[in-house]
Amino acid sequence: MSENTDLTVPATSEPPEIVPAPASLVPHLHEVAILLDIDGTLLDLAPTPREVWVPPGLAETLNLLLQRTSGALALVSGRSLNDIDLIFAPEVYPAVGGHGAEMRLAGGSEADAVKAPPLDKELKRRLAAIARLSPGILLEDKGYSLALHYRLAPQAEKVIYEEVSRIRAELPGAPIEVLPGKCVCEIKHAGFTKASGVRELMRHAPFAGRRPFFIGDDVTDETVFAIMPDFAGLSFSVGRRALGVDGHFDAPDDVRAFLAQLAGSGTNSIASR
Ligand SMILES: O=P(O)(O)OC[C@H]1O[C@H](O[C@H]2O[C@H](CO)[C@@H](O)[C@H](O)[C@H]2O)[C@H](O)[C@@H](O)[C@@H]1O
Repeated sequence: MSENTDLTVPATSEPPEIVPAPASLVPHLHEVAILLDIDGTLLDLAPTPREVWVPPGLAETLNLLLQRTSGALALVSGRSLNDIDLIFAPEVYPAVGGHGAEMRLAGGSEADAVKAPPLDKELKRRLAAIARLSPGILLEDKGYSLALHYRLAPQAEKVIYEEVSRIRAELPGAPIEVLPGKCVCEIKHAGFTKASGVRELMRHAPFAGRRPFFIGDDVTDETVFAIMPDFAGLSFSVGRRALGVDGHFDAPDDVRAFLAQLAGSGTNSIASR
């Protein structure tokens, strides 16, 4: 990609090999909103959800970017806000959690919106029984959704999806949907996605009126890639070259280095280095 100080870099079907240096990407931090997926983007993937690790320096980078964007940085995750806070403790960041089920506009405040009621108890009980079909299947209960993780039991993928389909077929009118992720099958209420969460976030200060750039790695992040043009924003995929994105990172390590460079630009304007 050539040097470009305009955020509206045209989307191409072939994402560029490298992400432009921050200075050529973002003209002014006070004009942008930085939206970041967590697992597989900010953090390296781990064998189980509890084993993720926040590397040294990342919180400092995020705090600097928060400061320099006047608070317009948010984590956009499939994890619940509660889980996000435990991972990044003692830091508390603005966030869209639970694939759009929850939203918090400012760190340190309560959730500003919770879109989803708890998943029906009996349904959860039936879905949870799937874990008994193979050792290594892990359950993650987010209240409004239930995730069945099979990273430690990859052979169980087929049976998990078959069983989930069977249970769903018995509940034809239930307002639920199945969300596939990385070695995870999540059953959640229909009607909200990461994209709906980001749209809601972008309606409020300090995000409203800014140009977002979003970095994400998973299938669930594609809903956000798709809406970035609506905000004259940019999207970047991690680990794979997603179609329609403006750039690509090989691994979370590269995302962290990019953000550290952005945070360390030393001025509020990073148009020139
Ligand atoms: O939207 P994200 O922030 O990327 O969250 C997506 C899911 O992340 C977690 O699961 C994934 O990461 C785990 C730790 O690396 C890994 O063990 C698992 O296989 C991945 O699916 C989290 O547990 C889920 O709730 C999130 O939806």
